[in-house]
Amino acid sequence: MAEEKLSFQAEVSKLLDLVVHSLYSNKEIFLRELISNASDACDKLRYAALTQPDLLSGGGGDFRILVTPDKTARTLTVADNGIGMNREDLIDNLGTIARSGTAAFLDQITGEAKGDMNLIGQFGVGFYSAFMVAEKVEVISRKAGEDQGWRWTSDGKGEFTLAEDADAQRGATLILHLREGEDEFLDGHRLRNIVKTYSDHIALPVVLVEDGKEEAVNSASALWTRAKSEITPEQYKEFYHHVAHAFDEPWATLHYKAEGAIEYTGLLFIPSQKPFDIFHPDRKQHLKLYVKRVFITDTCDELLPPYLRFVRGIVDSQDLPLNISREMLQHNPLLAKIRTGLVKRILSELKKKAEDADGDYATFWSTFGAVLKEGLYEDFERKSEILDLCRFATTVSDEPISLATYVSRMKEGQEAIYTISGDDIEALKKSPQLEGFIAKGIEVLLLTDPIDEFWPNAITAYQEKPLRAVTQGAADLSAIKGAEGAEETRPEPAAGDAMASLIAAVKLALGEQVKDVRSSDRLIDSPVCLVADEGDVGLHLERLLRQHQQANQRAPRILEINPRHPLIRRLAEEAKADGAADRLADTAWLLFDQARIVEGEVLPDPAAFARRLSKMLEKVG
Ligand SMILES: Nc1ncnc2c1ncn2[C@@H]1O[C@H](COP(=O)(O)OP(=O)(O)OP(=O)(O)O)[C@@H](O)[C@H]1O
Repeated sequence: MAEEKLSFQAEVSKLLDLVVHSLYSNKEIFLRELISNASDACDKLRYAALTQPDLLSGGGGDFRILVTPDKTARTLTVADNGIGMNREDLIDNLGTIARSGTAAFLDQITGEAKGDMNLIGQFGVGFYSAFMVAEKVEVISRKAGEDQGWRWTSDGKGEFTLAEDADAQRGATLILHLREGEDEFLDGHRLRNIVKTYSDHIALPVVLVEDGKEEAVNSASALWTRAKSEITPEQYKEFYHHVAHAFDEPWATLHYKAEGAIEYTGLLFIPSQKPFDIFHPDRKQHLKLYVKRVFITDTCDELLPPYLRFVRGIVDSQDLPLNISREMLQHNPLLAKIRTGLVKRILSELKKKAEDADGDYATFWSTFGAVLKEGLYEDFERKSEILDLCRFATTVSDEPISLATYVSRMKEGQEAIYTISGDDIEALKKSPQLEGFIAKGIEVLLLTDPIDEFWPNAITAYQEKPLRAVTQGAADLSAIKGAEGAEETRPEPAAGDAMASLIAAVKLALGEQVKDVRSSDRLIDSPVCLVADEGDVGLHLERLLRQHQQANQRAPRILEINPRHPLIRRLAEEAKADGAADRLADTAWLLFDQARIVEGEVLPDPAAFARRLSKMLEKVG
C-alpha cells in the first residue's frame, strides 16, 4: 500500500510548536519520556497476556527496552517489545490528544507563559518531546496479536505519513533523526547517564546497544519493591515524574508496606503543583494498580475516593488474583479494604504535615484544599478528620487557620462559627453584613471556593459550635461581648416607632421584591444590606447558579436597615409624617438597589435606578 499523508489535530500542532520552540532547557528528558512510554507498553502487554498468552508469540515474554545510538546515521533508536500500535492506534495516539481541556490549556500557555516549563509540565508532552532533539521521527510498530506492521513518519510540522511495514517487530521502534547540534545524544556515556538519572526505577532492563554490544544500564527492579533506605529522594522524584507524567517536585512521598489482613505496597505522591485538569467533571483518581508487580490498570476508580484524586503513584497488591479483570475490580471487597487503608494513610500523612511547622502545609492547602473539602460531604465517616485538616482565611487572619484555632479565639458569649462566602477575599472583607462582626472583633471565616457552598450543609457543628453564614438569617450580636470600648462610640438608634413607620413605608414600596424588611444590629457604616432567610438559598450560591444557568429565579431577600445610620435616622423621622409612604417610595427603591449593587448583583432595571438617582440628585443640587 502506498504512503498516506495525514494531518495532526490542531492541538498536536500547537503542542509541537511549543515543544520545539519553547522548551530549551532540560532537553534530555525526551529519553525519559520515551522510555516511560516503552515501559508502559510492556506493562500493558504483560497484563493482556495473562488472559491471552498467544499475544506473546513472536517477541517473547522477556520485556526490555533497547537504546541504540548510530553515529554514522546520526540516529538514536528506542525500541521495545511491548503491546505496539496498529494503524488506528498510531493515528489516535500520535496524531491527536484525547485529553479534554487541552485546547484551552494550550491557549493559556502559548501567550505570555510561553516556555514556562512548569506550566507545560502540568500537561506532560510525552512522545512529542522527541521533537525537541529530532528533526524527523519514525515509529515502526506492530501490535501484539496482529500480523501487519506500520511505519509512521513525521517532521513534526503539521503532517505525518503512514505506510505498511512488512519487517516491523512486535512492539514499537522509534528512530530519532537528530537535529544539528544534538550529537551528545549519540554518546554512550551521556546516554548511560541520562538513563541512570531518570529511568533507573523502570522495572524492565533498559539496554544500551553500542558497537553491537549490549549493556543493561538500569537496576531494572520496580522501585517500590526496594527497601526505603536504599532509595534516594532523587530516585523517588524520578519515579514520580514517570508515574504521574509530571515535572514538579512531589510535595509529599509516602512509601509503605501494609501487612496483616491485607498485604500491599503503596508508593504515593502528592504533587506540589495543581494538575491542569484537577477540576474536570470526571473527577477520576490516578493511582496505578499492580498485582504482584504486574501492571493491571490505571483507571480503577474504586481505588481512591474522588476527593483524593490529586494523589499519584502505585499500589501493588499481594492478595488480588493476577488474572483479575477490570470488571472484577468493581465492588471487590479486597479492593475496598485497600481503599480504606489508602485513605487512612493519606489523611494521617496530611495530619502529620499539618502539625509539623516545617511541613509547608499551606502550600498543600492552597493547591488542593478545594479538592479535599469535597470529602466533607462525600465521606461521612471521615468528615471530622477532614474538617481538622481544613484551613480558612478569616476577617482577622490572612494566614489560613484551622477550626480549632477559630474556636479557641471565639468571643465570650459567641455560640456559632460565623462564615461568609463569595468569589474574592478582598471584596468579601468589605461586605456590609460583616460590619457588626468586625466592630466587635468577632472572627468570620471567608469562604471563596465554589465547594464552600455545599459542605457546610453536611457539617452540623464543630466542637458543638454550629456553622452560621452571616448573610443568612438574623444576627443577634448583642449577647456577644465585643472588644473593649467598641460599643460606646456607636450613635443612638432611631426611635422604635419612627423605625416602625419607615419599615412599613419601605415594605409598601418594595412589595414582593423583598421577603421582609427589618432593623438590624449587624450594620455599622452601611445604611442597608441584604440577607437570605433561614432555609433559603444563600446569596452567593444563587449568584453562582445563575452564572451557570442553573437557576434564573431570584429568591426574595430580607432587607436589613441600620437604625443608627444618620440617613436612616432622618428617614425614620420623615416616615412619621402623613403621606410619607408615597414620598419615600423612590428612596426605598434606591436603598434596595444600593444593597443589591453592594452584593455584586446586576440590577434587573438599571434605567429605573438611574432615573430615581437623577431625581434625587436634582433635589440636592
Ligand atoms: N512505545 C509505545 N508503544 C505503544 N504505544 C505507545 C508507545 N509510545 C506511545 N504510545 C501510545 O501513545 C500514547 C500517547 O503517548 P504520549 O507520550 O503522547 O502520552 P502519555 O503522556 O504517555 O499519555 P498516557 O498518560 O495516556 O500514557 C500513549 O498513551 C500510548 O497509547
